[in-house]
Amino acid sequence: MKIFSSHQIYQADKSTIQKEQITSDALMERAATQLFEWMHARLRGTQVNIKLFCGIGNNGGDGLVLARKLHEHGYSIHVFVVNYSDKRSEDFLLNLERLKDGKVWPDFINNDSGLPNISESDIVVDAIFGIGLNRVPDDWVGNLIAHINASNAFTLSVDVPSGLPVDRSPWEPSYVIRSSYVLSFQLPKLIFFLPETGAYANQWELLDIGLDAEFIAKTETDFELIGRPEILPKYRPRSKFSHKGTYGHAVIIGGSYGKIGAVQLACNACLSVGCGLVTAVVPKCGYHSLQTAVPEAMVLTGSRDKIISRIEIPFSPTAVGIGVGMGKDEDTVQALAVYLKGSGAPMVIDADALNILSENRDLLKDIPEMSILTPHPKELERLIGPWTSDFEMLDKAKSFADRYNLVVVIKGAHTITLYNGKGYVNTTGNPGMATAGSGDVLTGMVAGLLAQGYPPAEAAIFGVYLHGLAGDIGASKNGYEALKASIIVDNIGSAYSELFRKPEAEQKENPR
Ligand SMILES: NC(=O)C1=CN([C@@H]2O[C@H](COP(=O)(O)OP(=O)(O)OC[C@H]3O[C@@H](n4cnc5c(N)ncnc54)[C@H](OP(=O)(O)O)[C@@H]3O)[C@@H](O)[C@H]2O)[C@H](O)CC1
Ligand SMILES: [K+]
Repeated sequence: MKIFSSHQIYQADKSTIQKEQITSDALMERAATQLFEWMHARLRGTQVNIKLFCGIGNNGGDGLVLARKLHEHGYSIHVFVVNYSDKRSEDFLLNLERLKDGKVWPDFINNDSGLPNISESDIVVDAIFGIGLNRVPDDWVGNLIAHINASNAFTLSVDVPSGLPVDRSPWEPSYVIRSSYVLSFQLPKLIFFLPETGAYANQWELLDIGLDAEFIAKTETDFELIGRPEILPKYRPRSKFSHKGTYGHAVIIGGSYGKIGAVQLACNACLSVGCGLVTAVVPKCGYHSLQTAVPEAMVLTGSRDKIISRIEIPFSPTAVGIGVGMGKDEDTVQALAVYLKGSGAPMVIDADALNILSENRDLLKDIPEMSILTPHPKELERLIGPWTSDFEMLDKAKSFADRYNLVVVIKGAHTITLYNGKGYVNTTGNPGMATAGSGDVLTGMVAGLLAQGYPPAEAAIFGVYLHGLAGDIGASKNGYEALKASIIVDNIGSAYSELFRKPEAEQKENPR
């Protein structure tokens, strides 16, 4: 699903109005009807106090329409107009009149009004600012927002949490509504997925307001949300007349004394994702444990016992995953430097290999093009330097990826894969996956997909999704706390099955 910028949402609005030959207030009515139906389906007439805080733009207009409908259905409402500007939108004014026609008289809050009473048992509707926010709210508006937050009332935000801009980080975090639930129109907003801003919109849902589907389909966006519909077409089915050679020979390079388990996890993940053959390249100390723990894998060792000091592979691997548990010994740095220079094929680079690159920046130019780097935020910071906001982080990471022609996978609650100027935001995964070895599993999976012929960006996007799905299935059986990296590996097969599971209704109609 595409993630639009605010500018693109306004364009979609315009296009819908033109194509359907409707007025903008009809679109507002449609949007607010969806809001009303959502609330009505849950409240079913419950007599709770609903306090609606409406700005003077179209977000406020949505709030006014919602207020009218709630009133018409007998709900107990109190409307406050947050009067932060004289430039009221036409549709706001129109709906203010309609509300008054229905004998609802809003209270106007200005910069010298006191703060209204809000009880914890009230429901607050937050329609102060929408996607039109373009500067820091005035202090009195910010204080009202902080007051709403402090009330602990259930706060339902219309479109976005008020005070949260959609295309940048907030100017003043305390002037942003902390929504209990966001009902956002039609398209997801990037702010829902970034660590800095996602907390304001912990729970959200999209309401389909029938924006021009053709316009949405043809518009190119900087970000895309990756769910099952985006993943399924990327899957490469296995053919009946195939053999293990068809699915590639991956090499996992890594490990050091005490960190051989990382290679074991990566090898198991690589095999479980469907790779034909896997060879591990480890220091001598890893030989026996790997041969025992992963009998399906072959093992090559160098001359040193505890570290990798030379990488010599007597065949051409189809894909390489490098860095897990590898350490940063000087000899290992040298081995990596030589190996990068000699290898032209894209590889998956993780963990200590990333740290070595950050500390030896002259090696960056030797990374084979289209390689996949999988940093967590700390590793990313070492690579691209610090940032002051998530948006700056994304810009810097994109420039880095473009400069070296790489795929950069920024690991997090919503892992974002950057490639060719675009970001792909993952939707699977859970907090239980923040556990030792989870990253090693991802490295093995992506290398395994690369080995099977998935193009690098697809291997990354598909691998990240499947890794999260395996983690979700693992968590559903074990809970978050007990989820270990090896459980993620154990559930890769179930994750594949889940991808192709028919929804129950469909199964009944067509059991086969
Ligand atoms: N397609 C859809 O998704 C639809 C969305 N709808 C709703 O419309 C809003 C967007 O409405 P808009 O009127 O463009 O913007 P806002 O309501 O968010 O803001 C109103 C104006 O406030 C001004 N502004 C911005 N920042 C500040 C500030 N810090 N302090 C004071 N005033 C501010 C700004 O105007 P300026 O000219 O002063 O810059 C805004 O325009 C969307 O979120 C949905 O809720 C439609 O109802 C249906 C279709
Ligand atoms: K809002």
